[in-house]
Amino acid sequence: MKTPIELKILDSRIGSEYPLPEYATVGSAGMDLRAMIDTNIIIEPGETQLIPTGVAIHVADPGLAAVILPRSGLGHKHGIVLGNLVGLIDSDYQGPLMVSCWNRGNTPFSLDIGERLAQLVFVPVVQAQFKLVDEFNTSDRGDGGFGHSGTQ
Ligand SMILES: O=c1ccn([C@H]2C[C@H](O)[C@@H](COP(=O)(O)OP(=O)(O)OP(=O)(O)O)O2)c(=O)[nH]1
Ligand SMILES: [Mg+2]
Repeated sequence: MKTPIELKILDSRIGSEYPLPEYATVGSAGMDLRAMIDTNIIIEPGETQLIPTGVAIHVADPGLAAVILPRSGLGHKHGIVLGNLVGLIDSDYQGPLMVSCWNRGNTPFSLDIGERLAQLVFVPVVQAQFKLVDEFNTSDRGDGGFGHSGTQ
């Protein structure tokens, strides 16, 4: 049973020339987002461009969020990842879904109109409320961190 999420089409090419974001297979975790740009563009090595996806979503439920993640093929083969590493879409955000597209590679990348450049994953969220304490109940780890347990 899929969770209904409100979506607004901001670019009329979505839903006509290009499909709405969709799961490619029954087991897909992410829906690919498309570059709804006016012309094909080149993203130079080291450059970051904010790319519209042509849609807005309203997650609405504070117990959910969406994250924008890179596509592994683009990231691994072409160095096309996200300028913010991961995009977090708040449940109360209603603006256009944008992808910060970073060419961390060494060669110019041609981004074509309608190209699938990142993916959208819905995730559960727990909102915490801090409870102030003077001391924690001691755990096995204590304050050890940042590699203190070694690598083997
Ligand atoms: O890759 C992204 C990341 C964020 N957003 C939108 C949705 C998100 O809810 C909003 C704010 O993102 P975030 O909280 O990560 O950015 P901020 O720099 O803290 O901005 P703000 O002060 O608006 O919260 O921007 C995107 O469209 N794409
Ligand atoms: Mg914020």
